[in-house]
Amino acid sequence: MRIDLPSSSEENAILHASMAPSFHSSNSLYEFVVKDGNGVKGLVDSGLLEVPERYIQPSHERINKQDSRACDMEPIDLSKLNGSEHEKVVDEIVKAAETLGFFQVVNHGVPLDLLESLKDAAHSFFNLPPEEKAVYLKGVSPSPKIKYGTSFAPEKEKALEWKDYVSMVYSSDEDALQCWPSQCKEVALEYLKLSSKMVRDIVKILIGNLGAELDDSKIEGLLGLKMVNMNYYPACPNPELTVGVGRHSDMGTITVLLQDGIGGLYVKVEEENDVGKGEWLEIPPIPGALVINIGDTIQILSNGKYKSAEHRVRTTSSQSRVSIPVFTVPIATERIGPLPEVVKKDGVAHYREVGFQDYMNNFFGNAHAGKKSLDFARINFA
Ligand SMILES: O=C(O)CCC(=O)C(=O)O
Ligand SMILES: [Fe+2]
Repeated sequence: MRIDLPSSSEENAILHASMAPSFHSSNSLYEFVVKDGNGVKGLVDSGLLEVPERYIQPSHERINKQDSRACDMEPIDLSKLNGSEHEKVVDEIVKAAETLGFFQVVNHGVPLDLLESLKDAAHSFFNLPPEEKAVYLKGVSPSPKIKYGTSFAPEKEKALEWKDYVSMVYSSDEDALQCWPSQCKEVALEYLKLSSKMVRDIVKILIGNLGAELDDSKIEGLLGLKMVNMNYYPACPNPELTVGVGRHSDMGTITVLLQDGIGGLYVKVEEENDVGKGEWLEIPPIPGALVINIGDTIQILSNGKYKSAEHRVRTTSSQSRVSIPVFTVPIATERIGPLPEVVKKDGVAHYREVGFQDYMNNFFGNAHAGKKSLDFARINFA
């Protein structure tokens, strides 16, 4: 008699199927992933073979890889800001901010080996056992400066995002080194500091181009709050049904983002311009480059001239992806509104002045919904 032994992949599948947790209801899945801090990573590690209902996006939110092309904009060489090509680089930055709201930069002042270490650090953190990450969950974290979580606003979302994250807010070096997780605190702090100069330079260029000049205290106010996030998108069994991050714009001033080589970041071309119209472009990974994107704050300040780009992230079935954004946002007490010089030129204000704390509360109080966050400050003309 011949006995067919299972092949090792069949064995794995059988083993996984027997290990896979059975969630009797959407509530028990929510408890496991969100409340207990197992995250999407915990779900995948438990041997999941297909995505649970709670992660299935409505068809209009799903991302079809075939429908979009890669953005072919050359990365901008920031080192040339210090030489004879200064004006040309300024023009490139301004044009990118006015059209796509996204661009990539090289020679940005962040050493390439630090970029590699950051990606490794992100993997080290998310590879920790769930209970070691769960100590940073909202409500139990030892400090408001550090938060681990999953999705964006799980309690508000019909379909959850296929992403875990850790968010590290900067107040001082001492605080960061004391509170942030040991797997990533040193590299995250170094990255935050080294990227700050480029953020300041870019903001000054954009504001200067509007014919406005801001004093140092106003610049400080607009750049005063910094945080480094690490995003982890586990390999997904059904990438065509899920999103890593849903459509959104970033609320702050400028975001600097490091992505690994896997790809999946898409940006929407809003208006008719020479980059495209209405379509989604993938921002391709470029080794050594950083991605810059304009946040809502700059769109509001510029009275809509600069675009806070709508973007989203696809998931992949083959490998887990990490991305590491530094968000630079105004301090909570800052008031943001269109700059008077721009309103004078435009003859009309498209946004009202709002307190940034209120803007933030509205942003974090709602699920991602494209550029809806801007409606909080938008003046609608009937
Ligand atoms: O993972 C990415 O490439 C983008 C993440 C993102 O948009 C965000 O964290 O706001
Ligand atoms: Fe974003």
